[in-house]
Amino acid sequence: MVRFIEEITKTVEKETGNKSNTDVATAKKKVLQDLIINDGGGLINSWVDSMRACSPTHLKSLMKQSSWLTEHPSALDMFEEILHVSEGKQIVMFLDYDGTLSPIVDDPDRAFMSKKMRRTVRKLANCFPTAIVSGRCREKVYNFVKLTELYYAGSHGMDIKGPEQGGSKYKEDQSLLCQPATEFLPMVDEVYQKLIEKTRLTPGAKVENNKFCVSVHFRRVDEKVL
Ligand SMILES: O=P(O)(O)OC[C@H]1O[C@H](O[C@H]2O[C@H](CO)[C@@H](O)[C@H](O)[C@H]2O)[C@H](O)[C@@H](O)[C@@H]1O
Repeated sequence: MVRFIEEITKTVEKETGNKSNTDVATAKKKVLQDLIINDGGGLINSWVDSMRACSPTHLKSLMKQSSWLTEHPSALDMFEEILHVSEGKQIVMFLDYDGTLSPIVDDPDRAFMSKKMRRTVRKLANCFPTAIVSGRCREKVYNFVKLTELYYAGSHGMDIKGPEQGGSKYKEDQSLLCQPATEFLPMVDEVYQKLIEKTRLTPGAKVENNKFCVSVHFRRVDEKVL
């Protein structure tokens, strides 16, 4: 995927110097098209691996994989159609963090993004307004990514912030901050404390406070306990 995005952005840079808006749009589309073709299989494989690893039983997980892939065909198979309907429209990129921009790892605090991926996302944000949408707390995602020119939607969208002043060419959105669930913060904290207490005796369980939501990690819990 990284290779794909890099190829796309390189192509855009190469093809857009001194050209008209229409040419630039065409070049961007070409980059996206190339992106999809390059490493879609790798992405699907890592996704399938992570599904397998977090399922209570491997057998159940294997059955889910095949039906999921049948029921959710790749959008890349309809790329021409997507290009056609996007004609004259603004393309916006929404990216997940864990398992997409960073590899899935056992310790959520160590899900680091590679420098190469950071460079690629920066280039992508130069072509399209780009947002990272995550279940994590927004500040945590920002600390991993460290790109001021992006939109960040943390806590599954309960905490959205636009690019920092001067970090984006999309000036009208610079002051964006949306936190519609602030009144529930004390309740989320209470739930967090209760979950810590509930999982205290489960070896490997970890509770993560994501500000407007809470995650309970069971990746390192013995399958027999689940
Ligand atoms: O909605 P998402 O952005 O996909 O967030 C889902 C969870 O992502 C993180 O957990 C996942 O990645 C961890 C690091 O690779 C891994 O250890 C864990 O098993 C995965 O579920 C994040 O830590 C959670 O808070 C999010 O809910």
